[in-house]
Amino acid sequence: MTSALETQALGKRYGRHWALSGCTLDIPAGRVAGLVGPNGAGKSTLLNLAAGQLSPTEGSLQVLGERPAPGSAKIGFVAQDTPTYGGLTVGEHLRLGARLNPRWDAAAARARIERLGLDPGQRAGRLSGGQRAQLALTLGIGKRPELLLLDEPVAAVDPLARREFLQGLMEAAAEYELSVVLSSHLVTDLERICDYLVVLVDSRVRIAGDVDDLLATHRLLTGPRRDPDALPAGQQVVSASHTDRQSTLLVRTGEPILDPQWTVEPVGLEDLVLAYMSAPPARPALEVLK
Ligand SMILES: Nc1ncnc2c1ncn2[C@@H]1O[C@H](COP(=O)(O)OP(=O)(O)OP(=O)(O)O)[C@@H](O)[C@H]1O
Repeated sequence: MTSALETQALGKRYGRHWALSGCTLDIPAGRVAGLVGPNGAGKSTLLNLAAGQLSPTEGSLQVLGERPAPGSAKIGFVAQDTPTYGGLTVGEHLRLGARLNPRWDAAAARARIERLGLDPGQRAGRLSGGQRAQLALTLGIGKRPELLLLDEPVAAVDPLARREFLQGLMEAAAEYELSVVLSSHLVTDLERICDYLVVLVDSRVRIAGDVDDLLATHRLLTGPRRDPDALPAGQQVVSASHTDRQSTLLVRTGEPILDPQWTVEPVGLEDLVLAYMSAPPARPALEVLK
């Protein structure tokens, strides 16, 4: 099956600063992938490269099996801050969408605007943040892309508007069999909608994989204080914290934990993301899960 986004040693440098480096990923098509990481990690850079808005400094990427080109009909891109034209009305945005996109689905876009209760005569500049995000999503979906890229589309909207936005996104993904790559700081949102996860930190991929596989191969161990380096081979310590008498380790392993001294618990997605975000970059074997 064609990948939605495949990168090999992809890097982007601004001057002397690498915004993204050594990025090797393979996000399968048909997934809703979450891209998470702290400010400045390189999320927007990766999405802009995937949308064909930026060119790589090194390495290569393919989107839906092709080199991405700006304006590709197969790719919808909702850039950061859900850009709309403040002076244009909702209806004018839809007409612009029809003019610019060969596969524009006018009926679906109109129906979505009606369902949302947006007034076609209202200027986008007068819409609330949530409504503007919904308009930008409608433009992204109306294009009928195969891959929809969204850069922190709901960062500035309230929890209810966020839920409605994500609901709309999930419905569109299911109805049109869309692949989605969405960046967000809100892990609880990603947990609700994503089945694939990429954690980016300091311009590098820390971990990527199917959410179910990630959760199945990570465990939280609590027990008597222990040197993390003394764990059996095959148990990779992602993060560790200690009190005088107790150690708490988040480990990655494909094997059951047999040591009776450990209390073993499953890991939630938020704990997993936070562990990888705070793990020192030098830790070995942080890579893409096959
Ligand atoms: N046009 C640019 N010129 C110079 N440096 C840039 C440019 N765009 C991004 N950068 C730098 O590249 C790095 C990655 O930026 P990027 O916007 O991709 O991160 P991000 O993960 O999307 O951050 P945020 O969560 O804050 O949006 C940052 O250090 C940023 O300052």
